[in-house]
Amino acid sequence: MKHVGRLHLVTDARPGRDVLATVAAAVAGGVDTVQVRVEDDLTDRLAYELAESVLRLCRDAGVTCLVNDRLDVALAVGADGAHVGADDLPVAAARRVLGPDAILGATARDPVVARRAVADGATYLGVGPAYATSTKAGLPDAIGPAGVAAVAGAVSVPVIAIAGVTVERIPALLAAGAHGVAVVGAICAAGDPAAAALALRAELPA
Ligand SMILES: Cc1ncc(COP(=O)(O)OP(=O)(O)O)c(N)n1
Ligand SMILES: Cc1nc(C(=O)O)sc1CCOP(=O)(O)O
Ligand SMILES: [Mg+2]
Repeated sequence: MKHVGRLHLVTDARPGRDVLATVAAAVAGGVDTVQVRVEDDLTDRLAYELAESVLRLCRDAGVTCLVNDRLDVALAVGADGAHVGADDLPVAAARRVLGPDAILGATARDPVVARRAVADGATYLGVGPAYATSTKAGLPDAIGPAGVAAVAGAVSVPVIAIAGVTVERIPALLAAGAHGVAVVGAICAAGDPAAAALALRAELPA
C-alpha cells in the first residue's frame, strides 16, 4: 500500500483550470498525495480520462493518487485509493468495493463520526473545515485546531486537516495532532504552484 502522505493536493477541476499542469508543478514542489476531485456534473468518461492522466503523473513521481467520490473511476484507472464523505458510499461499503489493500479516506468532522469511519475501514480521515474556505460552499462552521485535535485524539489513523490551510496555519494544525494537510486554493490559486507546494512542504515533517 502506498503512503497516505502529508501534503495532499485536491484538484480544482472547475472549467478553465489546467489541472495537469498544476498537478505536475505541485508534485515537483513536494506534494506527496494527489486526490482527483471533479465537479459533480462531469461525465464519467471525462473523470476517467482526467484520473488516468493524473495517475500517470503520480506514478512517474512515486506519489500517491486517490480519487474523490467515484470509486468506479478509482478502480478503473488503478488508483491507490479513494476518499468518501457523508453524501458518498458509506465507508464500510467503500471498503468492500475497493478491497482490503486500497487507501480509503473518509471525511470526519467530529469524534463520533471519526471512530465509526475507522471501525468501518478508513485508512485516514479528512478533518475539517479547519478554517473558512471559499473553495467549497455549504460547509458547517470551521472547527479550528481545537476541532481537529478532538478528532485526532479519538483515533489512531492519520488525520489530514482540510479547508483554509495556508503555510502560516500548518504549525497549529500539526500541534493539534494532524498528520498532514489537504489543500486546494493554497496551490491551485497560486501564481507559482510549485513554489507554493514547496513552502507548504517546508512546514511539514518528512
Ligand atoms: C482530505 C479530504 N477531506 C475531506 C474531503 C471532503 O470530502 P466530502 O465530504 O466527500 O466532500 P467532497 O469533496 O466530495 O465535496 C476531501 N475531499 N478530502
Ligand atoms: C474539498 C473540500 N472539502 C472540505 C471539507 O471540509 O469537507 S473543504 C474542501 C476544499 C478546501 O479548499 P481550500 O484548501 O481552498 O480551502
Ligand atoms: Mg465526497
